[in-house]
Amino acid sequence: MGRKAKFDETTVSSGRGRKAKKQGDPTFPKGVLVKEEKELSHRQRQRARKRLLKKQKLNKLEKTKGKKVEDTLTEDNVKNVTKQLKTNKKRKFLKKQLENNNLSHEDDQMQFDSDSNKSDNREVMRNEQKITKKKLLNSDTEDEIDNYDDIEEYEQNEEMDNEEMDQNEDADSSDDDVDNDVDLFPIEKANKKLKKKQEEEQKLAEEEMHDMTLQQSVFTFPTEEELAEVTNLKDVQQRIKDVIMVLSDFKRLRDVNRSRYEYMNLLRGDLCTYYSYNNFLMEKLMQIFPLDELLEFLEASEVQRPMTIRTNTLKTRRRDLAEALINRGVNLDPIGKWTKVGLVIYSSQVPMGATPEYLAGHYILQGASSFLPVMALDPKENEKILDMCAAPGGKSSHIAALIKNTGVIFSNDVNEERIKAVVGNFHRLGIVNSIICTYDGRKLPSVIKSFDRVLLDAPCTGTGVVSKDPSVKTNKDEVDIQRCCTLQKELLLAAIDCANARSESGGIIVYSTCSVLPEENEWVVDHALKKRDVKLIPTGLEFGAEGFTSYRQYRFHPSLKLTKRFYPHVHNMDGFFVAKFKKFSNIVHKNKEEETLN
Ligand SMILES: C[S@@+](CC[C@H](N)C(=O)[O-])C[C@H]1O[C@@H](n2cnc3c(N)ncnc32)[C@H](O)[C@@H]1O
Repeated sequence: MGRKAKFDETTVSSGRGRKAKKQGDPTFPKGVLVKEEKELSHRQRQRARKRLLKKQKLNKLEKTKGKKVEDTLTEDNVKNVTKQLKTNKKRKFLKKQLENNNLSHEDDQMQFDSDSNKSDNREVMRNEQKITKKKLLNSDTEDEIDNYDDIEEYEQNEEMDNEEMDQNEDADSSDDDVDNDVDLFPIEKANKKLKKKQEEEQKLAEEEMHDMTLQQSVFTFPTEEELAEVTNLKDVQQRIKDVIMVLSDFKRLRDVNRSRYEYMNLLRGDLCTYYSYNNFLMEKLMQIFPLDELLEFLEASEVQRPMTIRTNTLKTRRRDLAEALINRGVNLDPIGKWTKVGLVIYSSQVPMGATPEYLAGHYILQGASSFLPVMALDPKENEKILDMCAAPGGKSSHIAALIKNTGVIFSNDVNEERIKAVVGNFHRLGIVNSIICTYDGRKLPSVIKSFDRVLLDAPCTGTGVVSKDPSVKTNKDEVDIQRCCTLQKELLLAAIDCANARSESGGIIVYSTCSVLPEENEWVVDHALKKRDVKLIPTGLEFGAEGFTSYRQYRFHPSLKLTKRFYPHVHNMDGFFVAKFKKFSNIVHKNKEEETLN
């Protein structure tokens, strides 16, 4: 196991420190303010002049660069600077007083305090300074109010002012450093001391930062023996973070003796261990998602999507249904603006598959992503529609509701067991415009054609619904993908052949899967574009990521970007893919015919 980088930032607790809580408001010794307002000493005025001369020199330099210099060495300016110095001194004094007040209580304790406590105390000091300044604002004379007019601005500028003063003082220090300290007020001395302390702290913080950066770059690649050791999941998780960090800045953070390939292998192994995937599927996912997004996808796939239901508008309205369910103690909300029939169920005191409303067919339990292909199909009343792979009938029943039980729906599924669920659902939901059949979809064009619209919600690997069926993580391999994608290509060509290009209202085919693998999505669609007279058109879905036009070494038709991808980590719904075709010719070209079904 390699050394671990610490990427987490130290959390600094906010709020008052334990000691600070005991402290009352800071007080000011009487007369100090008055003393501060006395005329400056001769020595101080000399220093002010010196600084002004220095500033003038600088200004002159700037002037040569085209900048306007406004300051001139007049008696007025000297007075202004002197006044400014007095104001600054007063500010500094107040600040120092406040700090001293706190420091005197904290002094002993501070030495042993942790960093976070120090930050706490500083925070408290700052807050108390503010409160006190506010108090001062309320009680001070007009003159003083002017001085503290803009406390916020002051706080921001103070650092800069101090720096400027420091620079000036540093410059002065060469000639009068020794008698400077003698000349200083006690508060100025204390202020100097505090500044020194602050500088030391700053230096320490910088060193700490530097150490952390070094630590980050010293993740050492584990040896064979270390890898063979049984590691706990926490260590694996840490190593995943470490390796992703190294890969994100490979040039700088890598071990020069290790290749990117080795790091990727290490990462894949750890991801498989941590999320319980097989190597094959993890490899596929690593090819689809950038590493940071991959983690989000894997995390989201561990979490169940929210339960959603679709109102059966053949029997009720969503508002009425929601009211009835709320009365039964169901906590719900509309899914989103994009659907007028969906409700998300947060909690329920009754099983959602056994309420009187469910049994009466007022709704169906359906994942939000399953609404999308039917919305893309956009069926119209009185049309002839084919749902090629329909069981258990969720999407077929949605189509029936949209066309208000008019026209006709052929709900087909090769699986005779599963088709029984379609019959049951249609009875419950009150669907009366359907013909239920059990053909192999690939053979359907030889049985019936000329549909206005065809939906092919194809059988797939289910890599988009891992949270529903975690077995997908381990039981899919290359052969499964190949088998699926071959079947999908054949079914899609058959679906296109079943559609009527001359339909007045349609000639539309929608292809969908609950897989995120390009092999089952863009690849299949691209294949159909080459084999049939169809083109991709916008799905009409207002959200979703664009389909891929390239994937690894493969290049797809540019119109593939009209297809839509949906992800659990982005859209909080199952992973899904939707493509919408328009068929513009019923001709199956001879050379293309060889590619179709026998
Ligand atoms: C993703 S499910 C369909 C879900 C359905 N559209 C719904 O919304 O309830 C895929 C279906 O395709 C069916 N299927 C698999 N191979 C088929 C084939 N060659 N012809 C027709 N249906 C097939 C499966 O039995 C399965 O029910």
